[in-house]
Amino acid sequence: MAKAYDHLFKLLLIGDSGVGKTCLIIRFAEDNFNSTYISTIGIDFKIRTVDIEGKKIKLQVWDTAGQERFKTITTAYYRGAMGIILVYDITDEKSFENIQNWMKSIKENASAGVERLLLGNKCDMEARRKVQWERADQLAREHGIRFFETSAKSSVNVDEAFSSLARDILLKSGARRLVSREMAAGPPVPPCSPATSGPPSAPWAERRGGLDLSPG
Ligand SMILES: Nc1nc2c(ncn2[C@@H]2O[C@H](COP(=O)(O)OP(=O)(O)OP(=O)(O)O)[C@@H](O)[C@H]2O)c(=O)[nH]1
Repeated sequence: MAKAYDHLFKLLLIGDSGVGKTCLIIRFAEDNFNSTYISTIGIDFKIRTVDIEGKKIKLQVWDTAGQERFKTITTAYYRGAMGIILVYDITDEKSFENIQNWMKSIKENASAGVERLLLGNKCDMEARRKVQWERADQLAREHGIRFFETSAKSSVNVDEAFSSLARDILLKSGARRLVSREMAAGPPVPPCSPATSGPPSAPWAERRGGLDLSPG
């Protein structure tokens, strides 16, 4: 039977409570939106497979609770993520200011080299905008990451954001594999020498054959 996907990427959404993390994931995975607000308890995930550069990429998207009281549980999941999406609400200044703290949290808890993406959600609410596009664009540039304004409600830039992150991870993992292959080739090994285990895999190396629901 043909394999259902070529790569499995684990993504994680973080950001203040109420910025729309759950809604973004539901829009992406189920193309749906619900305006009833039910705050996430701890952690949850959804799956969608997308086609990128001719490859089938299965995205396991983890939703974290923005509330401080769940921090210990949610930060345990950072380490296993290959991509982290930082979300703020364009109508909520504080949620944008807190992006710096979420960045710090990534530095402290995630794997080095994890791909990051900044999203300013609720861009359908232009009349209530508090955070100008240029400010967020500047912040993203300072951190060397991509930035999109999105609306989970009006379905603006949601697919584009997830796909761009998946593409960046795919390109990076391709480059990494190329380098590892060159390193593995290394100096010539005398015949009959014991086999070596080769270079260690990345901390977030994909695991095939079913879901791995552990934090890392
Ligand atoms: N207008 C508008 N409202 C949105 C959008 N995305 C989410 N919301 C609303 O914002 C509220 C919070 O959305 P959630 O997705 O639950 O927020 P969250 O970031 O997951 O919150 P926590 O689970 O507490 O961390 C809900 O009432 C949503 O309907 C959007 O793009 N536009």
